[in-house]
Formats: sequence, structure tokens, C-alpha cells
Amino acid sequence: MFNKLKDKLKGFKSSLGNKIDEKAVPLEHEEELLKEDTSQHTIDKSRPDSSGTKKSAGITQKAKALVFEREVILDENDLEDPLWELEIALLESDIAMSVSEAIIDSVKQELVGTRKRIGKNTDELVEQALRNALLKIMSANIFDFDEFIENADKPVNIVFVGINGTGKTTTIAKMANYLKKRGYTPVLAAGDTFRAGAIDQLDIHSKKVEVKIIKHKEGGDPAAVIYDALEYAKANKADVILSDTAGRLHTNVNLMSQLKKICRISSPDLVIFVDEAVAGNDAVERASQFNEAVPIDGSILTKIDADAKGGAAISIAYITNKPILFLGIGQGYDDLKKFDPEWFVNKLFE
Ligand SMILES: Nc1nc2c(ncn2[C@@H]2O[C@H](COP(=O)(O)OP(=O)(O)OP(=O)(O)O)[C@@H](O)[C@H]2O)c(=O)[nH]1
Repeated sequence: MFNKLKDKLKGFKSSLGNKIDEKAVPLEHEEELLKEDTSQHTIDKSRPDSSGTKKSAGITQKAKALVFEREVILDENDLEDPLWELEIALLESDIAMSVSEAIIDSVKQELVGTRKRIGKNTDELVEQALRNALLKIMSANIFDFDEFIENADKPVNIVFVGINGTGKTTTIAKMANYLKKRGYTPVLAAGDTFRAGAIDQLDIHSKKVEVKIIKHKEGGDPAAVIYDALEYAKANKADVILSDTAGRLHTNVNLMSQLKKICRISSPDLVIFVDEAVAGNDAVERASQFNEAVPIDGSILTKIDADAKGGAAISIAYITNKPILFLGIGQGYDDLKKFDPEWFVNKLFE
């Protein structure tokens, strides 16, 4: 997971770390402390007890501190080359330009001008600045899905949008499994009536996860399928409707106008955009397009387990201004992880 980006971040840490090593100076007050301690030790020496041993140990500690405790003040020039390298690394990892710039600004703000105390390992200072910058970006739009479902009037109507082949159908099944495990009754609506294969595929998932599915024939009106699922849910006290939609019509215009119609007729409580993290910038671009047309309430990124770059996950919430709700982290029904920015950032520095 994220191997390429991880390597690039390591490269930045060591290149800026080297710069910090060049500029770092020993902490002044440590030198003073050492002087003080040495003079006390001279007086203590006259005492014939074991305290001398303790004092020498104290001095050794301070001497070590003198070697390892340093401080540094960085200016913009010190950061110029490493930050340029970082910007290229972020762009190569499919992180959108505006997001890269926000990350760079945040790292710069944290490191430039202020007196920083550092130990032997200069990488830690850089890592902390990077972690903070990434956390800030990724925590911008947080949404608690569990809380939302708990508090919403039932049945909750959730419509999934996104292009075919990215894991939308599997994600709907994973979500049904997730909700069932939390004591809710989900119903699936086979709203991708454009292809018979899509209806069959959702049908197979519904059997495996053991949830009710509402389906019509290929070519039917998807809004009618979702409407029927809503009626079924009301009559049978089901809690959540999870509706599939087509991801490939003859034209983009057709697809978007169909989604608009679905949303107009079924008034979803949540519209969730699904795409694969491995698509990088393309996924972020598609999220923006769907968001303009429908709009979306949040995203789920699949195939995070196979994603070397991390760019889509880092950019998507920032660019759409809508939260990431879940990440798909494998092909099993349990491989749906509620989005947690700290978990994500930790993965980048493992
Ligand atoms: N590694 C991995 N594979 C996933 C994940 N989510 C889905 N997949 C796989 O991606 C493939 C496509 O998933 P589907 O759910 O069929 O995709 P879809 O968007 O519904 O596509 P259509 O069937 O064309 O409508 C399947 O082989 C899934 O098992 C994930 O989080 N990780």
C-alpha cells in the first residue's frame, strides 16, 4: 500500500534532514548546564562517599545531550530545493496541483523561521511537519457515517454513483455487510438497468451477504427500481436502501441526466461517489464531474490495498470539498474501512 509515495516521502525526509544537519547547532543552555555541573562535581569530589559515581553518570548524560541536543532555525532558502523535490514527488504520486501546493505551504509554515529543537534524528522534525500537513488536508471534511445512519429517519436512501469497473457493486455489497453487522436491515436496489450483467452481479452479492434485492428487467427505469425498493423498505421496516446506478451510458450527458432524474425522484439522503484509488488523478477528476452534476455527499475509494501512489485519497476530499467516507482495502466483504485520516497518514510512514 502506497509504496511509491512512501519512498518519495523518505527521500524528502533525508534530503531536508541533511540540510538540517548542516545548519544545526548545539543547544546553548546545554553547554551552560554542563559547565555548572562540572563545577559542582569539583566541590563534591572532596566528599568521600558514593555520590561521586552518580555525579559522573550525570555528566556523561549531559555530554551525550550536548552531542545530540541541537537546535536549528531554517529559512526559506534552506527549504527551497527539498520542497521543490517534494512538490515533484507529490505530483508524480497523482496528488492534485492545488493539494500539493497546500501541503508544501503547510510544511513551509511549520518549518521556516521558528527555532526548532532537534535530537540526533533530524528526520523526525521533517516527518512531523509532513504528518501535520497531510492530516490537515485529510481531516478537512470529516463525516461520521455511523452517527448519520443512527440519527437519520428510516429508511435511509443511499444512491451509489460512479463509472463501471471500479468496484461500485462490490462496495454496495460490502456496505450491506457493514450495516447488517451493526444491526440494521439493508435492501439492495439494482438501479444499473443498463446492463443485465450488472443486475445479475448485484443479485449474486445479495445472496452471499443475505440481503433482500429489488430488481427489474434490463432496460427498465432505474428511478422506478429505487422507488420500489423504498416502498419495500417502508412496508418491511428495512433501515437502509443501497442503490446501484449505471456507470456507462452512450454519452456522459445521458449518464448525468439519468442520475439527476434518479435523485429528483427518489430524493436520496446520501449520494456516494465510488471510484478506484488506483485511477489517481482520473478518479479525482471524475469525482468533480459527478459532484457538479448530481451533486455527491461523499466518496468511497476502492482498491486502496493495490494503490502505490495514494494521490486520489489525499486529493479527493480537498478537491470536491466532500468527505471520504470509506476505503475499500480488499476483495472480501469485510474489507471496507471507515475513513480515518490518522490511520491513513500512519500508513504513509510505516
Ligand atoms: N483489491 C481490491 N479489489 C476490489 C476492491 N473493491 C472491488 N474490487 C474488485 O474490483 C473488481 C470490480 O468490482 P465491481 O464491484 O464488479 O465493479 P463495478 O464498478 O460494479 O463494475 P461493473 O461490474 O462493471 O459495474 C472486482 O474484481 C472486485 O473484486 C478493493 O477494495 N480492493
